[in-house]
Amino acid sequence: MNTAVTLLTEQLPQVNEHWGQLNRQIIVILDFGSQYSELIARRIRETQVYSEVLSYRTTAEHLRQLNPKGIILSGGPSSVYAEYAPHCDPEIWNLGIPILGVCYGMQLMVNQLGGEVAKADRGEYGKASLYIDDPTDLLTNVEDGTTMWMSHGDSVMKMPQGFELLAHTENTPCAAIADHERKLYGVQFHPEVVHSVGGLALIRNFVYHICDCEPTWTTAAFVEESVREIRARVGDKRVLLALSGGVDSSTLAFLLHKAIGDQLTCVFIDQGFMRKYEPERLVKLFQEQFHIPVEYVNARDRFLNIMVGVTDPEEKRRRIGHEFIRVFEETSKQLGHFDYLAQGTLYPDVIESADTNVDPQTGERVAVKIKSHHNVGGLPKDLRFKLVEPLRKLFKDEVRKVGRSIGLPEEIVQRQPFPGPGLAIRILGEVTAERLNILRDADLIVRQEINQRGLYHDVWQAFAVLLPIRSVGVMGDKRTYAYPIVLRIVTSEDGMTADWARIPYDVLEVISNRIVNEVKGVNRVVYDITSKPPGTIEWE
Ligand SMILES: Nc1ncnc2c1ncn2[C@@H]1O[C@H](COP(=O)(O)OP(=O)(O)OP(=O)(O)O)[C@@H](O)[C@H]1O
Ligand SMILES: O=c1[nH]c(=O)c2[nH+]cn([C@@H]3O[C@H](COP(=O)(O)O)[C@@H](O)[C@H]3O)c2[nH]1
Ligand SMILES: NC(=O)CC[C@H](N)C(=O)O
Ligand SMILES: [Mg+2]
Repeated sequence: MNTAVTLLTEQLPQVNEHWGQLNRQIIVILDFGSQYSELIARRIRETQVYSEVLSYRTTAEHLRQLNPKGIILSGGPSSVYAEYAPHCDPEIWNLGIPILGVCYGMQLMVNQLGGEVAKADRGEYGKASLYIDDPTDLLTNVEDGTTMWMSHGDSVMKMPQGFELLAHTENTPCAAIADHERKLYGVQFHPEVVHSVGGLALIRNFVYHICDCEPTWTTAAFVEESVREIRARVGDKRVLLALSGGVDSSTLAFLLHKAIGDQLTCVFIDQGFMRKYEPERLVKLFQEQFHIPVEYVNARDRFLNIMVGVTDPEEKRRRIGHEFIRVFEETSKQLGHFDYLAQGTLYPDVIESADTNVDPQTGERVAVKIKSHHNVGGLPKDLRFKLVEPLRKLFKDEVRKVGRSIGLPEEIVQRQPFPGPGLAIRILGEVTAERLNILRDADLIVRQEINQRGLYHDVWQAFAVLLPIRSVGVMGDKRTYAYPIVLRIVTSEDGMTADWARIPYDVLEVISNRIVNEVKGVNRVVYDITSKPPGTIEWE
């Protein structure tokens, strides 16, 4: 069993400092490296209670100060009895705060409180039927025999003193356990994954009946609190907003406009890697329809210049991230003094850009960075602005709800994401003006066809990628030797995982025909049928 622990949470911003003042109810999740830790937080937030993921190293003292209504211990890849297994501060059992251990979290609870965990004869991976021994409390409204999702090789062999059995499965005698008096609960399965029928009911029981929470985390509450926080933070200072016209920064523009009105200045940087007609459209929309002035900065040449000879994807992202900031700095000087830079950074941008993780076995830092999103990992070290990023804890679908609630038109709310580095990370190898023009034309065809067939809202993203290689073709009896275009069309809930979209063949056919016939320099079109993982959505 792999004992390396993912410590993404140590890279993440720590709990909001204004918490205490806001008096917000919260459920804290301590992360032991599960792929699902964030999913747990999300599910809790779906029940309208705020939740955040913290490192498993968070001390009991720190938790006491945060005063959460409940604590959830996530799953994780380690075995509790292994030498370097991650443990939580044993004092947390004495805090008097309800705790739910999920999988590794439950095994840890059992291990630390004097029970026994060992390798099971048979692990369980995937669906299992849950038979309920005590239908009250945690398992209220969870049907006997319901399906829960399992993923474990270890099992609880003996419960600690004071614990009772709540449920079992065919292979796992202790699938759910509780010490009712101390409000300590453990489940071997994963209630947070969609395949666990009744998982959300269980989570609601924990949140509402056991932790006694109230539904305070609503979109309206988020907007209200953010507005208050932004005002408290910014005071009478001016804020420069990096506006791309995408869902995140447009939502942020509306939020900041509501919070600080004229202290806000929006700046759109045309880095030359935008899609065809997009820059003009954005500026017009904001100025004419929303009456929010936008400063348009034409920085095409300088961005193209810094791409000369660069082929490494991370180097491209780094350069683009830096150049964005330099342009903001210069623009800021021209427009007067600004202390703050606001960006529409979301949680997935932060997680995927997280720099390093620690392997507890060796104490070595293990890189897990997937890619540096330009607005996080691509930022220069000597950043002169203070950042304002109120959406930093949210997922895309949560941002869409916020946007909608503050009047952002559906046309923008539903927009497909477009990465800040734009077409530069969709041209593999060196980015040149010629390649940009080819990709822009191919991309326009993809968008037109997907739009016309009413598929735009069925997919998460649909776009073209240009490969820097050439293949042989034949057109009009003549040999061609030109670039291939990759079609990338995916479905996804939040961009963290994705699947390739099952687009009808006739649509693919039209797109392919049009691109090869209409875009000079392309003689072949291929369809990417890789999910994420193992692929990522973008090619770089
Ligand atoms: N061309 C640009 N000019 C100014 N700021 C930008 C530009 N591109 C990106 N940004 C900044 O970087 C942030 C992250 O970009 P990202 O693409 O993730 O978000 P978005 O463009 O707002 O929304 P979406 O994900 O829907 O495209 C943006 O919210 C914005 O603050
Ligand atoms: O603003 C951004 N700056 C970036 O550097 C960046 N990289 C990826 N993306 C978008 O994030 C989502 C996940 O993409 P990946 O599967 O390629 O990591 C997809 O929606 C991508 O389009 C970015 N957005
Ligand atoms: N998903 C988990 O938390 C797994 C816990 C532990 N590694 C096991 O295999 O039982
Ligand atoms: Mg964008």
